[in-house]
Amino acid sequence: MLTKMTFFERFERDILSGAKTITLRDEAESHVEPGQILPVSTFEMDRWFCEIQIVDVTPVTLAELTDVHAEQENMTLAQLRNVIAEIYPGLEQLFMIRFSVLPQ
Ligand SMILES: CC(=O)Nc1ccn([C@H]2C[C@H](O)[C@@H](CO)O2)c(=O)n1
Repeated sequence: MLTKMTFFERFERDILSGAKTITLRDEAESHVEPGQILPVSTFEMDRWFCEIQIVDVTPVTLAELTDVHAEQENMTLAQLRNVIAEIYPGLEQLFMIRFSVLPQ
């Protein structure tokens, strides 16, 4: 089970504002459970910036991604597909992790 989660710095503002409420991860980063509270830090500098509570975890394939997923990422679907292709080239099976940011 994961005990922390990292995000690229460029997503910090969207996470803290509540504009980004999901993240799509590979299987290795999908091992979180509903209700679990995790510290969140930046991937680049490992700088803590909030705590999140996991709402749920749902398998989703790249082909199944829709505008709803993109909206939850605060992106267009084209942007989301590009981000996924950069981070997880060639990966089809993803896991959608829904979360809420805990008050600091
Ligand atoms: C190490 C690593 O993979 N870190 C990640 C993975 C994904 N994200 C963000 C990028 C997109 O908004 C979604 C979809 O993958 O999650 C991230 O910030 N850091």
